[in-house]
Amino acid sequence: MQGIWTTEHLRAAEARLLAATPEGALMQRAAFGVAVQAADLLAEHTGHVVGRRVALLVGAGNNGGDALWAGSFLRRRGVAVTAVLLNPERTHAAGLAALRRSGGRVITPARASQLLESVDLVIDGIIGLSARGALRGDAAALVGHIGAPVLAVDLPSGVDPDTGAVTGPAITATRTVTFGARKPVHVLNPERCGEVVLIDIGLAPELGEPDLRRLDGVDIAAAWPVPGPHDNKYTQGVTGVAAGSATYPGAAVLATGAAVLATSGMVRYAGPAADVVRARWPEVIATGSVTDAGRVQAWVVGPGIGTGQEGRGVLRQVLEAGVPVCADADATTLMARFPEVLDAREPGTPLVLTPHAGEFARLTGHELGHDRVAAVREAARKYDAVVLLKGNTTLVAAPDGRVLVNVAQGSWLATAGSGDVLSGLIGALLAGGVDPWLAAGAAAGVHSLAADLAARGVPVSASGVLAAIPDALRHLRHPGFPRP
Ligand SMILES: NC(=O)C1=CN([C@@H]2O[C@H](COP(=O)(O)OP(=O)(O)OC[C@H]3O[C@@H](n4cnc5c(N)ncnc54)[C@H](O)[C@@H]3O)[C@@H](O)[C@H]2O)[C@@H](O)CC1
Ligand SMILES: [K+]
Repeated sequence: MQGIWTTEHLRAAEARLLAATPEGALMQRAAFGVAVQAADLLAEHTGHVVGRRVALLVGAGNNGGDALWAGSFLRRRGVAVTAVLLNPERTHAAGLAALRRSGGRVITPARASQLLESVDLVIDGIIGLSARGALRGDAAALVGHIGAPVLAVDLPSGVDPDTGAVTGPAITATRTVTFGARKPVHVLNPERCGEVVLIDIGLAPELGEPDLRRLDGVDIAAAWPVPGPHDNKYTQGVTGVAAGSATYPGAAVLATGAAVLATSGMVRYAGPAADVVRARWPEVIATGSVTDAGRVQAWVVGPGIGTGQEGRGVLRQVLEAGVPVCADADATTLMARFPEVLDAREPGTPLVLTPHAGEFARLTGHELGHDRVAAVREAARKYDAVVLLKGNTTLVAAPDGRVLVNVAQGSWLATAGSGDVLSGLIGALLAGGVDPWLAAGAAAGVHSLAADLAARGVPVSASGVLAAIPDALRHLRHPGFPRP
């Protein structure tokens, strides 16, 4: 599991490390890492390092200091380096002296636009961990002149370190070099960060519990239920799916199919699409209603059940069953419209809600805002439920405040029916007895991997994602988790 720490926690950890390290040593480690990555980008984009031209955008603090020291290291490799000082009175003195000693040039922002249009690489040392808000002044004006790949120091300047929000001019990086620990911006706004490279500066022993976590392939594989020699179809957990309608049976077919492919436990379907489901998935025990369905160890409810009285009745019945529930799509809307339906839930019974941004706003009564992590954490606490907020970066919050992040490689999951597949996966894991927070996070990981495998660079339907679930699980159960 990868940890991600907010600036507040990093500052405290860095202060402890700084106190135990010779002055300037941490910056040198960080800057050396920046220089190595800069040389790598130059070689990748231009074929050479010697004789190439690099511009440093240097702000008022240590982020600018990192860039200046990195510039001095690049000079030793024969790179022509020019620093643009955005706040000359507050430039990092030792870094500037090092750059000058190495033969680097220094110019004012007024003369920088032409330089930025002609160099081979720009190093963004404008702001780092102390960033507040979008870029201002000269920095804001110069962003539009950048024509080369950008290597961001610690994070792309102008993007909020803790929320990833962009509220005005900001850098878009080709690659970001960060130090000691990943910060929220790196997972909450991957488009702005580009590829993220983590440099070890010795911070690990100082870091406490992470604020956000990301599951590795091995974590997902370890969480996924595997039958043992004494298991039978019942012992692995029976998943119930209450989804779809006679007019719209698709949601039922997709959610049920995902549950069928996720684990080797049994799947029951309850609802008006029983005939269609049976025809597509002969291994499913399909009945017309939740009352007739028989015992299950978890329910998936919502996709395609409608938002009227009938759907409300189904949701109530499922919540009353006293087993873990994954409530998706129409179930979320029903909870927003008829909050009293939640009274049917036995306190303490696991509940997983899976809203997208619109459903989240309906459910909570307010728009998401810039701080998605805070919003999803608050909703999880309020509903005493695991809340999975869908998006290119999917967040999964537990009622106790733990948050998992799943970053999709592509955006192919933005297609009709893909949410139904996700809810089926979560339901199967809940039935298999997996912790609900981990179940939602692991399901999100397999879902996005299945989409990448199925898409391979071209659009894919939800049925295609569904069909790629076995492939995704196969990938995960092999060491190394090779990505498509
Ligand atoms: N503390 C440590 O242990 C280490 C810190 N390092 C570097 O130090 C950075 C943090 O440095 P600092 O705390 O000095 O601060 P920054 O360099 O992040 O910011 C400098 C100054 O920029 C100004 N600023 C804030 N928002 C702005 C905006 N929107 N537009 C323009 N200016 C703005 C503020 O006055 C702030 O003090 C890290 O990101 C990293 O790059 C590294 O050298 C590694 C070690
Ligand atoms: K930066």
